Amino acid sequence: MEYPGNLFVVAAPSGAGKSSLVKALLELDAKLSVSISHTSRAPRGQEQHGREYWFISPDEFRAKVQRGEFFEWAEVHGNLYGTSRGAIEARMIQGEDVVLEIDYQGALQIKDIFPYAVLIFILPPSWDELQQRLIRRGDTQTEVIAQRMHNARHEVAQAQHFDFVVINALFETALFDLKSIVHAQRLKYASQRRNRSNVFRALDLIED
Ligand SMILES: Nc1nc2c(ncn2[C@@H]2O[C@H](COP(=O)(O)OP(=O)(O)O)[C@@H](O)[C@H]2O)c(=O)[nH]1
Ligand SMILES: Nc1ncnc2c1ncn2[C@@H]1O[C@H](COP(=O)(O)OP(=O)(O)O)[C@@H](O)[C@H]1O
Repeated sequence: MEYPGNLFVVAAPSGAGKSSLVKALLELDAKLSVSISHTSRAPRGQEQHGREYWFISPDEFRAKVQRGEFFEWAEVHGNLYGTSRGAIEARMIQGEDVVLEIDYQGALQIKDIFPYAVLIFILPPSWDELQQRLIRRGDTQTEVIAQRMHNARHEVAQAQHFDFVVINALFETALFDLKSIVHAQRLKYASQRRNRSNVFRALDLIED
């Protein structure tokens, strides 16, 4: 399946900094918009329904899965998360560039559906820094932090399946790397489309 807009997928272990980086990237790039996922987990801290997530019950989530409403969905840290068709299809058809902030399971599902999607994995600089960021963030309970740190080891091993890996040590450097990847993909995709239309023009000329 192919749409005119670019599709960027950002995945990372919890606490690596993907939400902060995507938020900063969106503030710098008016052509990018972010997909709002559905989740069965409860809101954290100041999170609002319809801003960070569409917060729904596990039963509602499973009913949506049954109705085929998700492009992708996964169980992550014991909660359900998914990208609905409604969240991104219209914008991609209009040629908007969309960013998905999802886990590695969802990223691989998206790549299967949209091979041109650009998968970007955000790595923390160290396990200790990852744990410190989760603690400093302050909205995740101690036992949940232990679960996420445990899951992080398997998640980091999935980085090998991604198109790009960005180490989020210094925030500004990681943000620059993200911007560069988005810019390079736009240039590549635009030239690929131009090249395709040039080939069709050449074929027209041959038939004249
Ligand atoms: N597959 C999938 N994963 C998602 C989606 N939305 C969020 N996630 C992932 O679920 C995990 C937990 O997200 P969250 O509960 O917001 O915690 P955080 O990682 O600490 O910010 C993260 O890896 C997210 O990338 C989604 O729509 N689909
Ligand atoms: N490069 C960085 N250096 C230090 N702290 C960071 C950096 N990037 C993000 N953080 C902080 O780490 C915490 C986790 O970041 P967040 O974006 O919520 O991660 P994720 O969305 O991957 O769970 C937040 O408090 C954020 O401000």
